[in-house]
Amino acid sequence: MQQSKPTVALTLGDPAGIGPELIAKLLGDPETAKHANIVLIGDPWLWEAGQKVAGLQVATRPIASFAEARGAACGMPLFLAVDSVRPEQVETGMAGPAGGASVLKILNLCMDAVTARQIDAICFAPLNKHAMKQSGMKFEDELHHFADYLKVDSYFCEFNTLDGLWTSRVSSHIPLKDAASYLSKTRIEDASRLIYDSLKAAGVAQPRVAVAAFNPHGGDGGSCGREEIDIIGPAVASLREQGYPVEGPFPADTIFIKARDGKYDAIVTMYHDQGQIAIKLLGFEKGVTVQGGLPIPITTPAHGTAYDIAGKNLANVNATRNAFLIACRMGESYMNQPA
Ligand SMILES: NC(=O)C1=CN([C@@H]2O[C@H](COP(=O)(O)OP(=O)(O)OC[C@H]3O[C@@H](n4cnc5c(N)ncnc54)[C@H](O)[C@@H]3O)[C@@H](O)[C@H]2O)C=CC1
Ligand SMILES: NCC(=O)COP(=O)(O)O
Repeated sequence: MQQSKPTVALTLGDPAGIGPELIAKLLGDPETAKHANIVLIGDPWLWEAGQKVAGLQVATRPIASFAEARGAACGMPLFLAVDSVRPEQVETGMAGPAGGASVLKILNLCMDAVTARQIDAICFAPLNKHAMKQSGMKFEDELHHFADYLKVDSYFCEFNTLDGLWTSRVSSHIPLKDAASYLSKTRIEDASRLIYDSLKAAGVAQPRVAVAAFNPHGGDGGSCGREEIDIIGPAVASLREQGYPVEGPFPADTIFIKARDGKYDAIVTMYHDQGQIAIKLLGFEKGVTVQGGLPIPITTPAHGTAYDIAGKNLANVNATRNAFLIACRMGESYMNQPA
């Protein structure tokens, strides 16, 4: 039977953060279930707690495993109960190893299910990298965990997106003092090709990609740093020789203004905050992170666990809704790819 809607897993995220209440808000909107066959996966007590904070009761239909998800599609969110963390192990607003372990367990189950074609995409509510590291995650972030779990050996990096503007990254969750050491011609070319090819695959006929500089004022002719002359410029030239019409390097403090005004579809950023400060200022309540370079679709809101407001029903659900909608679009495309 031809499926019309993708099957998308939603997770509650870090149990001490705003994830459970965000998912309650998302699923409390009757429009949400029109976009996908939704499988909410999580601990029943945590889902109850999220609904309580949000002041909502959301009807769901229980399933016993992801294998039942497609057959059970009924227009109402499905609920796959797992036992990943106990209430007494969680203190709202505090990172803890039990919360980190719960997130990893649930995301691994979701990745297995997408790989087995039982579901088509994953949208996870915010997790906490510190909690995950406390639980033993040996990587700098979840994306490196995903890539290891899925045996990815090509370039991967977070994409951030807001209103049609995308970013990719040459480095991400590393100490800022190390960012310069991550700049290499290879990584810049990889991050540029990945975003260009991904936009093309998503239907942008001629992606307009700008590459950001690293130093103030693009190094000011070499008087304020040489990375643009020695590394980034040669990477851009090499990309152009390969047929990728990327431009740059451009001073990072102004390139986002041009992109905001419609001149570019994507910016290749040299380190985390170079892109994230700009994107979050352009629309904190809208931004989405897509886990770029993975074989399966995974999205999440660009904001985090917001421990300072967790449990207070203050969290804005818009970015989570956008992350879910992008997961639906990516899931639809994944669903229609041959296995
Ligand atoms: N989607 C994900 O899984 C993400 C996870 N993180 C993780 O979250 C943790 C905390 O990161 P922070 O840098 O503190 O950023 P954060 O985004 O959690 O919080 C920064 C500030 O924004 C506010 N805020 C965040 N989301 C909000 C929302 N939906 N509505 C209203 N206010 C909101 C918070 O209250 C806080 O004052 C870290 O461990 C980080 O790695 C960060 C970004 C994305
Ligand atoms: N968990 C996704 C994530 O962390 C994306 O946000 P950012 O830390 O890369 O800004």
